[in-house]
Amino acid sequence: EETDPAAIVAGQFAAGGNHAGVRASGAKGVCLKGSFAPASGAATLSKAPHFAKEVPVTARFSMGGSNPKVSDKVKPVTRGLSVRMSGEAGDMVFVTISAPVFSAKTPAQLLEFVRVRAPGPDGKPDAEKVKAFAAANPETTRQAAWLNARPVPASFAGVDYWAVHAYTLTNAGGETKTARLKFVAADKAGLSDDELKAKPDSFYADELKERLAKGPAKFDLVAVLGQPGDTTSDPTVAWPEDERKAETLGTLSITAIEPDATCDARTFDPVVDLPEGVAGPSDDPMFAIRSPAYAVSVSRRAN
Ligand code: HEM
Repeated sequence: EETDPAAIVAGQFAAGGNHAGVRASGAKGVCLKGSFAPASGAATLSKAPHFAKEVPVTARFSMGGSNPKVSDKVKPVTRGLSVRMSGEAGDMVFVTISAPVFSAKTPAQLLEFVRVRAPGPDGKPDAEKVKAFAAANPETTRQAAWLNARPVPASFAGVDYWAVHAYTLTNAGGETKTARLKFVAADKAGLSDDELKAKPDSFYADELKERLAKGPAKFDLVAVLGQPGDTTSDPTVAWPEDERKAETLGTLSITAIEPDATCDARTFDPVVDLPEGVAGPSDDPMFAIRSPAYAVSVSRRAN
């Protein structure tokens, strides 16, 4: 049976406390602008016009979940980076997170994942239910385990972001390659436990302002190339990146903070907004459903 994207979105809102006027995920965030400059070799992998010449970018950093008051200090929450690269014939959008894996491999599993996290009368989810779900669905624990094994990023610009799904890149000659894409931070930095303790609950927005006053925050967009046997259908499984060839497709420069209204007017849709030369996976059930789910969230936060 097909899982209703609206049911997932309702579950996402409920898990974060049903706040009004915010996103179902990435509720707390900062809107940005910048540019993307392709690397000279990018066109050998993809014919997307965005890999042929520099283009303007609208972007947004965010904290995962629908709670706009979530602390920047929480470890097992993904940081998000959404990127819209403008193009004359259409945009190229990537909506990425600070982990190489997602927390569910099917929409039905994601629905249960968010439902068991609905707060009870005490404002907290039922710990026993969460535990039982994790035990029965071990692949849903990989993302939090990955985040818990690493320090809290010192900055939204201090951590790498993965598009998670396996994309197919097609060049002008019709050659195709399967790749997982990631934005690799030029200035990676994590906080020690003592540094973290000294921080207020919200420090990312101020840190970003100070950083951008000195110069752009940069990320390389890197394509990790797949080999036969690498899964294209399961976003809870990471590829062995260290054993794979990687190509840099270009450099994202975040230059300034942009009014929230620029990012709130529409959604970053990673499914619909892709040019020829870059395609999402057809066999990953988590990919296509993102488009209707994001649309439900937009309609709800606009009301
Ligand atoms: C690899 C998988 C996924 C990644 C990396 C991801 C990442 C993100 C990020 C970073 C945002 C914040 C967007 C912004 O700044 O505007 C977001 C928003 C959202 N995500 Fe996902 N997501 C994934 C899969 C899904 C799935 C499968 C669903 C539901 C079926 C979903 C539902 C949503 C919704 C409803 C929003 C709010 C959109 C809006 O209001 O504009 N996501 N996601």
